[in-house]
Amino acid sequence: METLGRVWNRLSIRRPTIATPEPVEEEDDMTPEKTREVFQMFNGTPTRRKSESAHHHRVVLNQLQNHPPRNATQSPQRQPRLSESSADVPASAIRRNSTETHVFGNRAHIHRDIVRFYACNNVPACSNEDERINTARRNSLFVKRGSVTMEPIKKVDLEEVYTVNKQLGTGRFGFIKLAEHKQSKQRIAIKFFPRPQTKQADFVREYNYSFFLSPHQNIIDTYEGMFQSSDDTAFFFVQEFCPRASLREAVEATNQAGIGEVNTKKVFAAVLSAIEFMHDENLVHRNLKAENILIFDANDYSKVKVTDFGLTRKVDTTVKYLEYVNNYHAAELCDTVVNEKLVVNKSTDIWALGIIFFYCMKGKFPWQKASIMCKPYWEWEQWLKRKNPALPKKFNPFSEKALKLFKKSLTPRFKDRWTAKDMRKCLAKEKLLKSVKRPDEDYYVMIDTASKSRPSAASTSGENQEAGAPPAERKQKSTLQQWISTTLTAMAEISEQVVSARDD
Ligand SMILES: Nc1ncnc2c1ncn2[C@@H]1O[C@H](COP(=O)(O)OP(=O)(O)OP(=O)(O)O)[C@@H](O)[C@H]1O
Repeated sequence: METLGRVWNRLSIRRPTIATPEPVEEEDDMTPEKTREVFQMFNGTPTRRKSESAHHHRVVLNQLQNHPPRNATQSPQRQPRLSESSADVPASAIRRNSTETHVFGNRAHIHRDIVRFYACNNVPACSNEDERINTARRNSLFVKRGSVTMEPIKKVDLEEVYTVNKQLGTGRFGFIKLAEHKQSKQRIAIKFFPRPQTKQADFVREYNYSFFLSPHQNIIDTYEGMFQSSDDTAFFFVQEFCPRASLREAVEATNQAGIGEVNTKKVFAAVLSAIEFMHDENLVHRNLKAENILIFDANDYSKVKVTDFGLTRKVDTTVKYLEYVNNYHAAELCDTVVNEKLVVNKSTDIWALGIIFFYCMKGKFPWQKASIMCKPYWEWEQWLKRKNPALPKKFNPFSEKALKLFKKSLTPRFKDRWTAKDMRKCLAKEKLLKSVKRPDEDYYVMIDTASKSRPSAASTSGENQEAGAPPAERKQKSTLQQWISTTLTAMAEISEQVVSARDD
């Protein structure tokens, strides 16, 4: 599993430090101050990481001991360097290299592809070659982000540069279209933000986050450059195209069966790696849902990426709550009224991940809305608060460890929620489903034991009479008891609320 540190080391990029911006409110117009804030998000001096110096120490030690540096030789699939052979550079990088005027692949991006190419092939991160690449990378966007001047939004005649094809998806803020870059014949996805509905600050912010996060292998690749259509109808930026489906489509295709434990684990290994990376950078995605997880391969979930950074914000930013409520929203968001101020917190992503986990495993959502007005959620909360000992039936197939994951993600007490790292550890190690039992196995075992050990009592005691009752009858009785107890608790809570409202 890839941790943030390893990702940055693997990419051999000196990690940029993001300066803490003043809180940005979502509603505000693009004032000069706000423009500065957007760009200051990426401000900072690159820092040398501990692990980097550790690597250099290891190299020196190895040399002293007459051993070659570990990661220079350990991989049998080590690829030659660029200087050795350019034939092994990915086709896309060569294609981009062939033109300086490429709209979505200028020099900085070529370098980024090369960095990634090397990173993927375990090439050591301490050569002059890599230093040169790092310099190009750092000189490209991160360093400019310290500037108060705005990166220009270039006007582009869409029809001249791209053949725009079918729509891939729509969202609240815009739409995504499949297109082909005419010159390179490369298929790409263009994310459009219609004007004048879209504020420039929102567009710039989403582009910046998308581009900044791109180097992670489980985050959609966003190509460098902010654009505007020549007829002024939309802003847009360009991303890699996902030829398959979103996780939503993949789960829907299972006809409410879910994608299974093995595939869920693969999806989560990727998604949690991306979210851990974001959280380590103090960024919260805030819009995690199955539609925003893209599956790149047909069957085996080996390439999964997170997309849509339109709502991404820094931790502790104050935002106004503008959202409609969806299945993925945490309890605290469902209780919020429109325009109420909220402080951005990583725990909202953790809740959404708990929901996505359930959705992957069961093929449906645990509830429509995390509010006590929604019975399935209310039942979960009652169980969680130990007000009702009966676990809601839909959670029955899950193992104890999986239940712990739910308890630590779908809890209204957001301070009790796990981190992405805790989730990753649990999902990587633990079995998620109970072992399958024969239907009514318990029933037969109970009768058997009762009749063997206490033959005379079996016919008289109430307990054993119940045990001897047919399963359907027992089930009906326990459902009725459960219903009575939950109704009584609800009535007690409502009357408490009425009394306190009257007192107020
Ligand atoms: N690079 C891509 N390749 C293929 N399909 C994509 C790509 N990016 C997005 N999509 C599809 O388009 C849909 C909408 O994209 P996206 O979530 O980025 O838009 P949005 O306007 O930000 O949506 P939201 O309402 O969630 O904020 C996604 O659910 C996905 O199915």
